[in-house]
Amino acid sequence: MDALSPTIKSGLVLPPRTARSDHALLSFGSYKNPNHSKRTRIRKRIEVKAQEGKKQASIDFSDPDWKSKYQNDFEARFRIPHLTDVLHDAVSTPVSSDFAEGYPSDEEWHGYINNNDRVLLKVIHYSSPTSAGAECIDPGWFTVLGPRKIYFKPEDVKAAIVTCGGLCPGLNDVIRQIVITLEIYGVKKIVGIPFGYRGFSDSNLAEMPLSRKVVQNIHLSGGSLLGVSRGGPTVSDIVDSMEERGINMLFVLGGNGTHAGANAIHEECRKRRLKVAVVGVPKTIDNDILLMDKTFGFDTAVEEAQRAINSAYIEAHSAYHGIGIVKLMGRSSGFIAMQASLASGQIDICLIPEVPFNLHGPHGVLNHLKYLLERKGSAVVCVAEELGRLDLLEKTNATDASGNTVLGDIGVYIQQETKKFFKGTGFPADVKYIDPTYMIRACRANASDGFSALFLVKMLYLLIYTHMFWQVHGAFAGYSGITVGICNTHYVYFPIPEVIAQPKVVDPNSRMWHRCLTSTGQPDFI
Ligand SMILES: Nc1ncnc2c1ncn2[C@@H]1O[C@H](COP(=O)(O)OP(=O)(O)O)[C@@H](O)[C@H]1O
Ligand SMILES: O=P(O)(O)OC[C@H]1O[C@](O)(COP(=O)(O)O)[C@@H](O)[C@@H]1O
Ligand SMILES: [Mg+2]
Repeated sequence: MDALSPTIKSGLVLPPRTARSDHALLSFGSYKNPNHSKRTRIRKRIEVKAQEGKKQASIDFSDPDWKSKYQNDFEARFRIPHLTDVLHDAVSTPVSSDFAEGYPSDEEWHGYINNNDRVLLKVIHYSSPTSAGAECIDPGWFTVLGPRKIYFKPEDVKAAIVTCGGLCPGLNDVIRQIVITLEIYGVKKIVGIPFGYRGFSDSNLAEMPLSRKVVQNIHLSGGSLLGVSRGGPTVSDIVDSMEERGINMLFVLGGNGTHAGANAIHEECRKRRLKVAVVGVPKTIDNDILLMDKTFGFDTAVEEAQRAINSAYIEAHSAYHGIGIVKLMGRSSGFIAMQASLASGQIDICLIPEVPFNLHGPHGVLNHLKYLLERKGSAVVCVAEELGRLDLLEKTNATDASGNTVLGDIGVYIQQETKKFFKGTGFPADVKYIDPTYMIRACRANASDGFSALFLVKMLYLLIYTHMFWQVHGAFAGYSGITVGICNTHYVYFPIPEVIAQPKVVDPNSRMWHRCLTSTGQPDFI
């Protein structure tokens, strides 16, 4: 089998852009869940849910050219935009003068990354199409990051950094490393745009000059030095403001909404034929960006969530028939709830939006809670925020300033229903509810999330192996409309539209979710 050999199911494959196939890449082996037959039903429903409204690509395997067509399509989708696409006369400067022609030869070792070096998206060789996870064909590779030709002279650069959306542990670490690395490149004009995109239009908000001195210790606290916000000016107003300020390098830290904005800014700059590099840094505590192994902030969130879960456990355990309910973040997906439940080992029931459940009825959550109280005297439930979208809750149609649906509070709802249920049955239960969202989001990044950033300062020569530095490379190298992330443990560039096509979600057939079920011991609630 070569790298592109398909694992075919009924002649059709899921396209690599679906969240399902993304996760399928990470799950392998042949774990057999005892509740598998029931789960198959759930699985079908989930597959339908996961595919709703998404562009489905099908491949005609009877076409002898399917492979090259597929590869061409993939190449086109994952080609990373470059300034020279529209500015044909943009000239480059070599990063080092050590090489003839300004760029190292491929013939001998030189320590530089070649433009054609790639990271494989899929690293598992499936022996058969029926192997667990073998549901997509190999979607190919991404570009590796690294030192290369630069299209911006440091003295001509005015770089701006903006942080948008909700808080996420690690924002300050990233701001700090971008500033430090820009200074290492020799950039003198570095500014922060205050309070997200709003800072481009609000005349009361002055841009913040940034330097190593200013950012030296900011990683020691959570939040964002620059402030964050949702909503803000139109893309056209943002680009007008960038032109007025002379910003030609923009680093945008944010989630899927922010990246949609970054891509639109990049497109607008292209339309105006501006020599501007717009580079995203994925900030999503929810870990809901496609194709990336993990985004910063997520580890810290899982770790901090342990404290809330432990408190809920202690409260529940110390009360007569105590029930602790913890609601964890995740606007579109249950990653935090799943991993925190798994890591804590203290959760009896984990509810995530990707897996349907009934609250009431003989197989519902409430009946199981009663069983747990009878059997072991207490129980702890972890529920993902996104379940607030369920029909269970009254719809308000409210949206926040960015246009995100404002979710009902599923934690409060489950708490109330639990109280009602036990009151109705006459069975005593003491229900406690914890929502640690803002305590988690405001935390300083833990060692894992902050490591690569902090590492930079001490080990400058290892900079090329770190996330943030490479992301600065991307801008200097003339790429725009790109973002960076870890794919199969390597740092690579992605074209923005591919990673925000839809939110990444938990695969209910993945080993991780099955492990979570094994850890909680919960049945299917349907
Ligand atoms: N489709 C879009 N096009 C342009 N800007 C967007 C888009 N979606 C969101 N934004 C802007 O991105 C910023 C952050 O978006 P938001 O959804 O709140 O957070 P996040 O980036 O963390 O998902 C907001 O200022 C919002 O106005
Ligand atoms: O109260 P806020 O600021 O609207 O934030 C709530 C949202 O922020 C998050 O923690 C992160 O969301 P973003 O990635 O969009 O910033 C979500 O899990 C949650 O729904
Ligand atoms: Mg978002």
